Amino acid sequence: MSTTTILRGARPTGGDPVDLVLRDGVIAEILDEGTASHEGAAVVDATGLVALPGLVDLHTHLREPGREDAETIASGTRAAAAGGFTAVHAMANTTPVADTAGVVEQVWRIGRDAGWVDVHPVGAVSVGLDGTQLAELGAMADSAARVRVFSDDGKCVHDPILMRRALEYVKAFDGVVAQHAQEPRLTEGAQMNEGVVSAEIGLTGWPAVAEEAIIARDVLLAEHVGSRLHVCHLSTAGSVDLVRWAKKRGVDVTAEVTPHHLLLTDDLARDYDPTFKVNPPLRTAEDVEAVRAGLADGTIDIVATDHAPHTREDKDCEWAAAAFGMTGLETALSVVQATMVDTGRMNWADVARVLSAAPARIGRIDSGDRAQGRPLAVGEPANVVLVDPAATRVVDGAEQATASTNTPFRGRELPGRVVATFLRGRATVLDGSPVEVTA
Ligand SMILES: NC(=O)N[C@@H](CC(=O)O)C(=O)O
Ligand SMILES: [Zn+2]
Ligand SMILES: [Zn+2]
Repeated sequence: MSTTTILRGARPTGGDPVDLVLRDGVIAEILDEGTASHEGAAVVDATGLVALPGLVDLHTHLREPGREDAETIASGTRAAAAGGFTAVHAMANTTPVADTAGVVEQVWRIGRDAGWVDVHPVGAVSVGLDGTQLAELGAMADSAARVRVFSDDGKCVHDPILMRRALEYVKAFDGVVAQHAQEPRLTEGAQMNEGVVSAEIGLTGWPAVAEEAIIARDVLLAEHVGSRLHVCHLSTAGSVDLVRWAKKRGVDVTAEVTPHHLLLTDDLARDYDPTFKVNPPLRTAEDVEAVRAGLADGTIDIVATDHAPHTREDKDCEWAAAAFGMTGLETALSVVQATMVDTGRMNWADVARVLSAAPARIGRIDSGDRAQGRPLAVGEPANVVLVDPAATRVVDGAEQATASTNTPFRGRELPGRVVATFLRGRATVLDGSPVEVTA
């Protein structure tokens, strides 16, 4: 079997077309367009396609162990590859919770054996996500899974002393605490964004201040202990202001926004369709504008999917009873193109930064022989995604690779299509379809 693949005429991060030669897992050569030729090489016609470094998601829910009816590590990572990803961070809110070296090693191993993307487990901050007792962060960091990102995502680490201890503890191994910023007392019974729409349709509101109060507290705590803080799925204009302020002050804080918060607003709740029920909730048009501006100016470091698959039983019910969350792996790149590239706010090099280099850096997976988020340069790992920016498609939840169908983009026309994905030179997606792994 050939280990050489030529991506003919690809445009690295949107630049001039070249031939990218992938050999033995690395980018072996970058040659003038049409000049690469190797006996027995597989040639992919990449004319007109943009080549980006393989995408890295800092925030994915794979549901295994425990809720394999919604997603498995295999189905979720296959969806990730289809979306152009070569690495994902798997959130800890599984059953059992990923709060021990044993569970994170299990997730890491199943991910490796599935072979679609590199799976980096996130470790829980507290035992059982119960917010009281610190989990064995050191043992998870030292395990085969080499955990560097810790989060109780789904729940907020609301106890300030627990948050302080976690921030202090992760310094020992250059880890980061990724906070789901939600003041629990201000969001009891909350169903959607608190505002004009919630008042009109009579659903209990989740006020912006519940997110902002925790972010304000946490950036001050991170500054106090000199540690690294990451803010998950930031969603309000006020949160952008706070992170901008903290960065200016020199606090070591990074922040993510989801594709759905870049595109959708709380108006979508008017029909009580629980597809649009998510935590944090969809906000207002002013918030959408603020997160786009924050992403464009670097206040928000990355886009992370918060891919949150749920079964039909958990979503096809009345709004109040439905689970929070929406899928996102297979639409993320298209939504970023629609909201940031096609609007002229970012170029493809910026996309490579917010969807690959920066998340890899935050997760500390940007070095070593399995390095992710590296530039498309000779000698770097051949993690590459080919995108057709001129293509458009109407999203159809049923035909996606994820095991769940709760996409909020169903029926929407989105630009861009992932044509191929390569993980260390091996095609995981070709002609837009996942390539089944053969052992
Ligand atoms: N985003 C969501 O609405 N749900 C997530 C949890 C989370 O990210 O907070 C889930 O696990 O379903
Ligand atoms: Zn969350
Ligand atoms: Zn999440």
